[in-house]
Amino acid sequence: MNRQSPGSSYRARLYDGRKVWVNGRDVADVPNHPAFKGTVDTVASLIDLQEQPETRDALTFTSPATGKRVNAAFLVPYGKEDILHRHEAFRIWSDATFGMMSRISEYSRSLLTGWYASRNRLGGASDHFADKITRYFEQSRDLDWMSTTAFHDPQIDRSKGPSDSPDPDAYLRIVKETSDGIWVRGAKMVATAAPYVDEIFIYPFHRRSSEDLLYSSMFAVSAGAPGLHLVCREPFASEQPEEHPLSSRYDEMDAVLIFDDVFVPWERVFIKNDPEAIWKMRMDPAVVALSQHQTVVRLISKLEFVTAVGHEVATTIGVTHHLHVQEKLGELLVQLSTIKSLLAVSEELAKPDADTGVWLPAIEPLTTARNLGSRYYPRAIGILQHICAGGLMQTPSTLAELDGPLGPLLQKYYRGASSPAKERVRLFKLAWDLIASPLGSRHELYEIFYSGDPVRAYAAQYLGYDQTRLTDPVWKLIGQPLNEVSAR
Ligand SMILES: Cc1cc2nc3c(=O)[nH]c(=O)nc-3n(C[C@H](O)[C@H](O)[C@H](O)COP(=O)(O)OP(=O)(O)OC[C@H]3O[C@@H](n4cnc5c(N)ncnc54)[C@H](O)[C@@H]3O)c2cc1C
Repeated sequence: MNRQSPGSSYRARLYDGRKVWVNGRDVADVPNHPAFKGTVDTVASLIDLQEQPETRDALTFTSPATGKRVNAAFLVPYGKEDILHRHEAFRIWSDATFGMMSRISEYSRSLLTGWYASRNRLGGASDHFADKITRYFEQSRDLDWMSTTAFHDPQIDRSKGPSDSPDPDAYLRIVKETSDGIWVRGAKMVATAAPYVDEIFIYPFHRRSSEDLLYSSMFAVSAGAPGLHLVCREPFASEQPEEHPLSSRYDEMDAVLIFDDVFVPWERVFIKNDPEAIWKMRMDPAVVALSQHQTVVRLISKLEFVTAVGHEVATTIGVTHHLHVQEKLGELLVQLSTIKSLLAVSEELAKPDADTGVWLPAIEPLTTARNLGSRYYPRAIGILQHICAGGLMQTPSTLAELDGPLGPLLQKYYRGASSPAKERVRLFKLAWDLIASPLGSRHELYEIFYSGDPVRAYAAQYLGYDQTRLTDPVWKLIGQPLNEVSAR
């Protein structure tokens, strides 16, 4: 009997009765719907790489429970080599999608691995966090569950918190408890990839006060849970890979989740009504280090891609001799090199967590890289716009026109400095998809916001820094007699 490939069994799992809403309709066949087909095909092919001889060892490790190979995002690092193994696995999937698929589960799997690694110091007073997370982690790992996150409240009125909102259902909360579990009502945003994952992790991202106790729980919900509606934004997916090489393959989709009274069994309720336990979990070093490590590896793939496109465009239209174009391409390389260096430093400075013995990459360089990414990416896209300029408009509506009635004229006027028209047009269609298509614009927004509000992220880096490292020498100088020199 033929065994299903892991990518095929992933596809089969998407027929679980999930309520995916697109253009006002409930999509029953997610893998074959035009809004999702290209992306599901991409995800399935990434999953299949786990079994291919060239990539299998890098992408997987042996599950201690089953003896089977499982995804390396679930590898708990007990040495630097494990951190590098995780890095290589992230790199392979990120490079395969040019960093354009940011929620192919390694991020949420890394969060889960962090919760598992720190299970004995996390959780509320009576939630049995360690036992529940252990079982959930092992299931996710051994069944290869794909997952995503939905942390934020719908953007209704940010001047009010949950407890002073006039509508108690505007924020996600528990409305009923039974001996089997909880019933939740409310909404969460933005869940990238929700239509085609198995599982979604839910908890509040920002610190809640004790007044918001009832809005402070952490649980996992299946994407197909009855009562859960996955309401998609307008699809950006294209069915024309030649015209839209990125939108046809990598539209991750973003959804708002509406919980119209959804049942969650106790087994999946990791923290209940406990804002401080949630915050401790959010700030846990293993959770932060392992998840940010993945995001920085992915960012490198994407910046490499942008740099490559910038270089190819500049060469194709013969502008690389201009000093300012060289300076802009140089800036892209400076970005890339900075992020790569920060990642390397974080791995070089990796050490075991004092409580758990789990090895973690250093957090400060990762946080710095992630914060830089929210400013680097929009700047990188701006640089591409400046280099491409009006050439982005010098593309016929379809590639086929190059062979149509106007073919000879288009071949003449749409060619590059030393490349034929077909090559130049293909490259500029790719650049358009990256820079300015709906997918491209969404990516710019994503890089600014995916990891939280950048304003608060920068402020948090400032507030979390031990300022005395900087200020002590300054005060020493002020209090020091003239001409006296001391080591810092
Ligand atoms: C494309 C995309 C994909 C995403 N995917 C995911 C995902 O998969 N999972 C997930 O959980 N989240 C996801 N997010 C959500 C993302 O984490 C949030 O967008 C981000 O944290 C900002 O929150 P917000 O959108 O609610 O903005 P808001 O918090 O509403 O902010 C709006 C504006 O008000 C300002 N502001 C609001 N409150 C404050 C405050 N207290 N202090 C200072 N300034 C304030 C902000 O600076 C900003 O300028 C995604 C977002 C995008 C854009």
